[in-house]
Amino acid sequence: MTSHALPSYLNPDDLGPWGQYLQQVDRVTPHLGNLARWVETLKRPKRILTVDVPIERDDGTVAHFEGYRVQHNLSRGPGKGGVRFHQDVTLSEVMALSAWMSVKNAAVNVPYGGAKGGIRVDPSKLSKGELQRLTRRYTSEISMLIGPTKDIPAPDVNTNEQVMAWMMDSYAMIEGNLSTGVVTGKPISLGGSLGRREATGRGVFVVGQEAAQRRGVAIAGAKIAIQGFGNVGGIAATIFADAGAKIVAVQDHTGTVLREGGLDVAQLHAYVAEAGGVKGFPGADATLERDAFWDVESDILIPAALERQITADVAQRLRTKIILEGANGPTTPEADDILGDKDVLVVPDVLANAGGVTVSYFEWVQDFSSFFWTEDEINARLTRIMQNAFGAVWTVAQEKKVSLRTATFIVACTRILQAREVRGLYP
Ligand SMILES: NC(=O)C1=CN([C@@H]2O[C@H](COP(=O)(O)OP(=O)(O)OC[C@H]3O[C@@H](n4cnc5c(N)ncnc54)[C@H](O)[C@@H]3O)[C@@H](O)[C@H]2O)C=CC1
Ligand SMILES: O=C(O)CCC(=O)C(=O)O
Repeated sequence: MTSHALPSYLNPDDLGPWGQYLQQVDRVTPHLGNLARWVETLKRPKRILTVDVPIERDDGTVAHFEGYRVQHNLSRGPGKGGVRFHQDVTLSEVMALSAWMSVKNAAVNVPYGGAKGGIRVDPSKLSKGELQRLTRRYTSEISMLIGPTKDIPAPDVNTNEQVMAWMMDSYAMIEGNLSTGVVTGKPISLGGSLGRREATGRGVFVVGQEAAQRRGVAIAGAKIAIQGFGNVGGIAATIFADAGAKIVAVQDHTGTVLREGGLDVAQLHAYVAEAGGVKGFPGADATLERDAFWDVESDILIPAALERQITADVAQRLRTKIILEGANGPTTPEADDILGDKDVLVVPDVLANAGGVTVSYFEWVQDFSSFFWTEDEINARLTRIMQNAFGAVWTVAQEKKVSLRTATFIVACTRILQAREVRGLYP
C-alpha cells in the first residue's frame, strides 16, 4: 500500500519558493530512471522545527520572533546550510532554501544533506545586545537538532561571523565542550577558515569564467550588473573587477547606481561601510529607479540578493548573455523558460553559489583535525571543485539537451536518491 497524501503543512499549490522548488523537481523527474520511485523523498522535508524566540528588549519589554530550522534531506550526511535573519522569512522560504542546500551539497559532492534556518526579524531594528540575545535564544531552541555530526549552520542573509561565534558559544555552553564544528563561517580566531568569507563570491567568479569561456565572452572588459552588494555580490564585484570586468550597475536594498565605464568597487565598498547602502554613492554617473535595473544592458548579470527577482516579466526585458545566480532561488521557472528561449545561459544557484558551502566543508574538516590550511591551498581546492562540478553539469546538459539547472538537478538528485536507496528504509 502506498500513500502520497501530503502532510498538512505541505501545500502542493505553494506559490512561494517551496512551490518553485517543487516545479524544479518535476522537471528533473523524467531524467531519474528507476530512482524516480524515490522522488517523493525530495518533496517532503525530513524535519521541520518552528520555534518561538522571545527576547528582552533594551527598554524592558519582551518581544517574540518566529524562527525555523528545516532539515530537508540527510541521506548523504549531516544537515548543512545557513541561517537567515530577515523580516520576510517564511516557512515556505526556509523549506525551499533547505532543499536547495540538499541539491547544492550533492552537486559539488560534499558529504552533507541539506538544511536551513531563519528568524522573521529585521535585525537593523535591534541593538547589538538584542541581536546577541536573539541569536543565543534561537540557538538554544534549535539545539536538539544541531551538532557537529547532525546539522551545521552557517551565515546567510544578515548573519555573519559574529552571529556564528555567538551560536557556537551558546551551543558550547549547553554541551559543555568547545564544539567548534557546530557552525561554519566563524571568525578565524575561533576555528574559522581562511577564505570562507570570500568563498561564495569566489565560486561565482570561477563558474563565471567557465560559462564565459563557453559563450565566447571575455571577462576583461565584460559589462557586469549585480543585484546585492553583501557577502556574495560585494565580493564577486571585487573579484570580477580585479579581473578587468566593468561593474556597470549595482543595486541593493537602498537603491541602484550606474556607471557606464565601470564603478570603482573599492570606493563603493568604503562608501557602503559608512552609509549602509549604495544609495547616494558619489562615484556613480546616475541612479536608477528600482525596476529600471533590469533594463541595464550587460554581458553578465549576477542576482545576489533574494529569491524570485527574475520573474517572467523581467526575463522578457533582460538584455544579457549570462546569468550567474549568486542568490538562492532568484529565477522563477517561467522566467527560466523565457531565458532558455532567448539563449541566455543561466548558471543556477545550486551550482554557482556552492563555493560558500564548499569552504564551509573545508572549515569543518580543519576543525575536526585541528590542522589549518593556507589560503592558497583553500582557494586551489575550491577552484578545482567548482570547475569539476561545472564541467560535469555542462556535459550532462549537452547530452540530455536540458538547461544547466535541470542538469545540476540530474547530477545531484541522482546522488541523493542513490544514497537513499542503498541505505534502505527498514529498521
Ligand atoms: N553568504 C553565503 O555564503 C551565501 C549566500 N547565498 C545567497 O546569496 C544571497 C545573498 O546573501 P549574502 O550576500 O550572504 O547576504 P548579505 O546580507 O551579506 O547581503 C544581502 C544583499 O542583498 C541586498 N538586498 C536585500 N534586499 C534587497 C532587495 N529587495 N533588492 C536589492 N537588493 C537587496 C542587501 O542590501 C545586501 O547588499 C542570498 O540569496 C543567500 O541565500 C548563497 C550561498 C552562500
Ligand atoms: O556555508 C554553508 O554551510 C551554507 C551556506 C548557505 O546557506 C548557502 O549555500 O545557501
